[in-house]
Amino acid sequence: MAEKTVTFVTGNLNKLREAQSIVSRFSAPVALVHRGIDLDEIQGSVDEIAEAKCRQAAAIIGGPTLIEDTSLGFRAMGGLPGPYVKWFMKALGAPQLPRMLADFDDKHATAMCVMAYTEGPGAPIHVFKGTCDGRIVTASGPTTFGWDCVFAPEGQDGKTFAEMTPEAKNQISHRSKAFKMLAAFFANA
Ligand SMILES: O=c1nc[nH]c2c1ncn2[C@H]1C[C@H](O)[C@@H](COP(=O)(O)OP(=O)(O)OP(=O)(O)O)O1
Ligand SMILES: [Mg+2]
Repeated sequence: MAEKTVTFVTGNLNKLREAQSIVSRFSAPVALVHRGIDLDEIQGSVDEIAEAKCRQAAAIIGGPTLIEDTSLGFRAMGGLPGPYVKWFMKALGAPQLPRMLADFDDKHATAMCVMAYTEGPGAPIHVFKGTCDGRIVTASGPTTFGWDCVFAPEGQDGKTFAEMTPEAKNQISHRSKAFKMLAAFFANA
């Protein structure tokens, strides 16, 4: 099978690093090329947001294009901030996010990677969603990547993503699950 080259458009180099590592373990021969373009993020459902990013990116790239939009939803807040978590992090800083749930007993949160792929401008957009359930905890570990320091995924003895090795995070993360769906899509295409 010939290697497929896909342009991954993201302004986030931490996402890129994880994506490269996940894809390098694929059995399907996929090569990611990076373009750092800041895409518009509309208000809407997570599908609508990802589809709009993908459409805009594909118009610029003119070939196979991949984007993703990551959300973090708090159950106690009906799924907010969800796709808007980036703006809360910008305003508060990740270590302050737990204060949003200070008055709630329910600390459950769902991380979701909404990936959108198209063969090119005008071609159908395929959406793949990977989720990872966990809890919002007091910040622990390096503050390198987004809200990793306050998200403790289920089944990891309370460790935050930031306290896990990159390999351990990639085993169970929302992002790796979405990439597995993309790999299955390529394998069947
Ligand atoms: O695995 C993750 N672990 C911790 N934090 C994460 C993760 N993945 C995204 N994040 C952060 C980055 C941004 O503050 C927000 C998602 O927003 P999101 O629009 O998807 O990311 P972004 O604007 O940084 O990059 P992009 O150019 O791909 O849109 O959550
Ligand atoms: Mg973004």
